[in-house]
Amino acid sequence: MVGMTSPSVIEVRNFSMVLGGKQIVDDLSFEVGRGETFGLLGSNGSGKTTTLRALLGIYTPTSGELLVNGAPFNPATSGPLGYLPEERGLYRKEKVIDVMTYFGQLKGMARTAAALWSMGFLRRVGLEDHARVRLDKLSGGQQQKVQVGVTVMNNPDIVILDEPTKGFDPINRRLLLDIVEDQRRAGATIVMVTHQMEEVERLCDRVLLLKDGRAEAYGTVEAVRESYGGHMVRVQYSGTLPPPQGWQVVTAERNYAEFALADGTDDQRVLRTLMDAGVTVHRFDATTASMEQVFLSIYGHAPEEASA
Ligand SMILES: Nc1ncnc2c1ncn2[C@@H]1O[C@H](COP(=O)(O)OP(=O)(O)OP(=O)(O)O)[C@@H](O)[C@H]1O
Repeated sequence: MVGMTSPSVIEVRNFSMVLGGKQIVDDLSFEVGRGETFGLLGSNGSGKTTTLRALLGIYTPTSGELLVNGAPFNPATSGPLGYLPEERGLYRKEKVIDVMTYFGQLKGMARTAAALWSMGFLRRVGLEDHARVRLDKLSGGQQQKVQVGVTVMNNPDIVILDEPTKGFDPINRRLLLDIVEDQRRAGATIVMVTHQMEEVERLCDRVLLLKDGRAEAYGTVEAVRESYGGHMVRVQYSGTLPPPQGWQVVTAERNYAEFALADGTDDQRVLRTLMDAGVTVHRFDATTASMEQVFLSIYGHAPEEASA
């Protein structure tokens, strides 16, 4: 994991945004280090897309600073950056391979190299038979794959993804995450908005959770899990559980239970208490709450993708 000692590629300082007379983002500050994968999370309407748009100069901030490599974003000088916006859409009347090759050239690739790379990408995502098909003849998910391809073409140093796996089935979601993971291995700094907490756990080093335009939680995935979800234990057992002593029962099924531990209760004490009460423990896992549980505890509901 890359810590905060690495130089920041992205710096957001005291960013506020008012749109249509409404305070959308309120005094937000965060940094993303080089090579880090950063998750921008939050419920619908909490200001994630607005923050990305302001970062990329699509919106002018009401106040504060948003810097890419030390200066406000400028496509000519900020270095290679790939952006998958929330609103999808390429040149819909052109053929897939022509659109991809065109974008590759815009990103500095030679025409043949861009075409070759595009064919390789289309093969990887199962669209090799669609290379010469017009984009508007593709399904929404297929078009999204092409757009992800365009975003990561020529391995940009910074990759910004607004809900990259939105609407995908689990197999295609995994395929897309593998592609993001390749970018990260190649050294890219990645900022992603997602409502998929298992993606966050798989990919993100640090996260920021936005609530009503303010930072509710900010830090490494482990630290956020620990401070918002606390410690948990999962027990597989036979016998009768004693009354809770320093824990709260979160889940109790036949022979399986999950406890949220109160501050100051350590897992070894829970194990001893169970054994002293004559419970036979078959399996005992000490863990921290999942990001899904953290999300639930902050927002009071499970994460939901933005509507199309
Ligand atoms: N141009 C605009 N004018 C007025 N309000 C806007 C504008 N753009 C966005 N908003 C409002 O700002 C709020 C935040 O929107 P934003 O798209 O940043 O949320 P989000 O966190 O990305 O949500 P989602 O998860 O649904 O994509 C919403 O209430 C939205 O309606």
